[in-house]
Amino acid sequence: MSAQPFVRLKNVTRTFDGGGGVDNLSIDIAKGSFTVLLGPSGCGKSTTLRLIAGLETPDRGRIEIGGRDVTAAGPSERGLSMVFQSYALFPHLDVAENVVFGLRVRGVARKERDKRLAEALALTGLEGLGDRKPGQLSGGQRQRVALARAIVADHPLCLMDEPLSNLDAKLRHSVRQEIRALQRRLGMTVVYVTHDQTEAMGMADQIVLLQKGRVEHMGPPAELYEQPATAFTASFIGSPAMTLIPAAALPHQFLPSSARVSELQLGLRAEDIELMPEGRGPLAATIVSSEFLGAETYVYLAVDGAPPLIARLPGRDERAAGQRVSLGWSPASPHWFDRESGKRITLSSDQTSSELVSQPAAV
Ligand SMILES: Nc1ncnc2c1ncn2[C@@H]1O[C@H](COP(=O)(O)OP(=O)(O)OP(=O)(O)O)[C@@H](O)[C@H]1O
Repeated sequence: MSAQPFVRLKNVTRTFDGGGGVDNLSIDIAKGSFTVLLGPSGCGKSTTLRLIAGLETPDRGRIEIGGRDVTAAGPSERGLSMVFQSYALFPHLDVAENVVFGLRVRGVARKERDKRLAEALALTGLEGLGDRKPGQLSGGQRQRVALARAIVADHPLCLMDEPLSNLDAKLRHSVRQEIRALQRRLGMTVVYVTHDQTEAMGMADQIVLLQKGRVEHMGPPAELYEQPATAFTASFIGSPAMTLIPAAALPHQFLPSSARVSELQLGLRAEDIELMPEGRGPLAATIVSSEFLGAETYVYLAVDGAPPLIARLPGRDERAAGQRVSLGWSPASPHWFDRESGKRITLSSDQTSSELVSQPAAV
C-alpha cells in the first residue's frame, strides 16, 4: 500500500439508538485498489460504505478521500459513484437516459454525454440496448446499466453494495469477473460490500473482515486464509470452514510443548487433514460419508471426543462409510488460537510436537 491512502477512515464510530453501527474503524484504501468489506449480516458493512459515501455522518472520527477531509461533506462533494443491489434505475427512462442521467443533472454538454455513453455501453457490453426500458432487460443487463452509469460519471471512487446479490449463481460469477476487469482497466478505486467470502476471495486486493462493527482482520485474501488473525477469521474464510478443536480433546503428546492446554484451540483446514490407518495419528475417527466431486472427495468424519470435520482429499477416495481411521496433519498446517480471545497464537517450531508429522500411508 502506498504511503498516502486514497480513502482513509480514522477511528470512525457511528452508533444507532437500537444498537449496531460501527465502532472505532480505521481503514486505509490504496488508489486503484479493489477493497471488499466482508462479514456476516449486521456486522456494519453497509454502514461503513454509507459513511464513505456521506449518506451517514460519523459520531466520532475522520474520513478522508484523496487526501481531503470529507467528514462533514455531502455525497455530491465527495467525487464518487455508487452501485446498489437494487440497481436503482428509473423504470420510465430508457437505458441511455438512465446511464447519462447524472451527467445531464451536472450540466455536461450533449456531445460529451454521447461520447461517454457510447464508451460506457461498449465497456459493459450493452451496445444496441440503449433504447430499451429497464423492464425489458435481464437482471444481469440491468446491473450492467447500473455499472455503466457509475463508469460514465468518471469519478475516481466507486462504491458497490452487494451489486450481484439479485443475480443467479452462474451470472454472478461472470459479472464478477467483468466488474474486476473493468475496475483494472479504468484504474478505479472500488469499495465493494458482500457477505459472500468466495466473492471476496476472488475479487479483492484487500479484504476488510468486520464482526460486530469492528475490524476482525484486514489484509490480502491469501493472508486471511493462510494466517488468520482470529478464530472468527479462520472459520469465516474458506469453504468448507476450518474446524476448531479444543486442545483438551487431543492426546497430550500431540500438543505444543508450551501448552496451557485448556486455553488453546486447534484450527484445521479440510485440505490439511490426512487419513491414516487406525491408531497411527492424533485423532481417531469414523467415516460418516463421502462426496466425490470430480477433482476431489469430501470425507465427512465423526471424531472421537471432538467436533465432526471434513477432510478434502485429491481425486477419488474409495474408503467406505463406517471405516475407522486416524487423522493426521503436517506440523506446518495447524493454526492455534487462544480459546478466550480467539486471537492467533504463533508457536515457535520447538513448541510444536514433531510427532504431529503425519505418516503417509494408505488405509
Ligand atoms: N439507520 C439505522 N438505524 C438504526 N440501526 C441501524 C441503521 N443502519 C444500520 N443499523 C444497525 O447497524 C447494524 C449494522 O447494519 P449494516 O446495515 O451496516 O450491516 P450489514 O453488515 O451491511 O448487514 P447486511 O449484510 O444484513 O446488509 C445492524 O445491527 C443494523 O440494524
